[in-house]
Amino acid sequence: MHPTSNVNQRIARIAAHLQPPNLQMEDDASSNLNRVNCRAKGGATGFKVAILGAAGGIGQPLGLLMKMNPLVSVLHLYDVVNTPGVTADISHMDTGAVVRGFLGQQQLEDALIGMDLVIIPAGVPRKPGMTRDDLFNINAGIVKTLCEAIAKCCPKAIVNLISNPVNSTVPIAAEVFKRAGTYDPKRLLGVTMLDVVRANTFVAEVLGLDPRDVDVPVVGGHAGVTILPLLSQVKPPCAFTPKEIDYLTDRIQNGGTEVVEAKAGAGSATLSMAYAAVKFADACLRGLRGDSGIIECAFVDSQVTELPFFASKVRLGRCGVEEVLPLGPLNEYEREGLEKAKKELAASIEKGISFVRK
Ligand SMILES: NC(=O)c1ccc[n+]([C@@H]2O[C@H](COP(=O)([O-])OP(=O)(O)OC[C@H]3O[C@@H](n4cnc5c(N)ncnc54)[C@H](O)[C@@H]3O)[C@@H](O)[C@H]2O)c1
Ligand SMILES: O=C(O)C[C@H](O)C(=O)O
Repeated sequence: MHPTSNVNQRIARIAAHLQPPNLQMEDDASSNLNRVNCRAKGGATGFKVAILGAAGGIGQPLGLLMKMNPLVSVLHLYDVVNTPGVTADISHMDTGAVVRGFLGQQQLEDALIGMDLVIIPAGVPRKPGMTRDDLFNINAGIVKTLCEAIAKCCPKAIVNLISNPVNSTVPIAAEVFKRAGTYDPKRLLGVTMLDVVRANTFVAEVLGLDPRDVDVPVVGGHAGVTILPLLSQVKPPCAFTPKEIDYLTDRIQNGGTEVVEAKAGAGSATLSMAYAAVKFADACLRGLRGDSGIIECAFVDSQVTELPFFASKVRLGRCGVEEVLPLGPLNEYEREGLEKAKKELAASIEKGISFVRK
């Protein structure tokens, strides 16, 4: 073969690798793109996961960590800005999942078709001085629109909802799905895992243990007093002084605010949240795969209290939430905390429901 044609072949091979990885391209005639598309379609067996809000502070590290998850075969990254760059970047990681980017409302449905799990960190974060409820006016509409598309394109997908205020956005999602006739309470989970992650960390510090060996149930909801750590049920079993209980309860309930203040206007927790979201998504995927004994805390449709939604331990399985576990025995301090939590939760849940019903 002539040396020049060898060089041309090498250049063509290199060019193929330099094609942008946003695979929402129509031109299948190009053999280079065909090669990329074929590989994408024939990716390793596993679950198809979409992240909505994938270019954000949580979305980017969440995308990176989901690309590393061996249970994921296809990863769709959707946002209203910047997905081409984030997709190009993450797609270069030499892990199994095939990554595709989707930009803007007109590509939302394509991002969702065929998904097994949809993770939603879309929406604005807090600045110092704000409550999570102050985000309602912007985030309620975003969550509603995204859930309408989920109901249409992947009604059987498990939904992990991160956008705040979770105590209201989960009821909003449920109402949207009810309206569409697709509501399955087992498949809608508000992500409260960061509260558990923080509780494990802070309790481990006090006890002088490795946080990986600590398990703290956190129930109720995801804002201020609705975040209720059950310190009487910590594993391994241990006793705290009243001072330690006050300190730990306050720190766990205000962990989000601690980060918002430290970031001083540059947003809220993103890295620890991405870690928590991936831990939770991985538990959901292991449940979908059929693994047994997967128990995590989440804010779900619930009959554990008189409220329609409540965070507690749930058992995850092939259909999502297979069982909502009871709270177990509470001490006096926790019973008082529960009453305060329920009062605030009731109002936040009602606010979410009326937003869709109005
Ligand atoms: N559940 C929790 O424990 C928890 C923890 C941390 C943050 N949060 C919440 O998560 C949300 C995101 O936080 P962040 O720090 O990543 O914010 P961010 O502003 O960095 O990112 C949000 C992303 O959402 C995108 N977005 C906005 N509207 C959208 C739409 N209609 N469709 C798709 N994407 C859209 C933005 O373009 C942006 O890329 C906030 O509401 C925050 O309060 C929840
Ligand atoms: O505190 C926030 O606003 C973000 C999140 O809910 C958190 O708990 O870190």
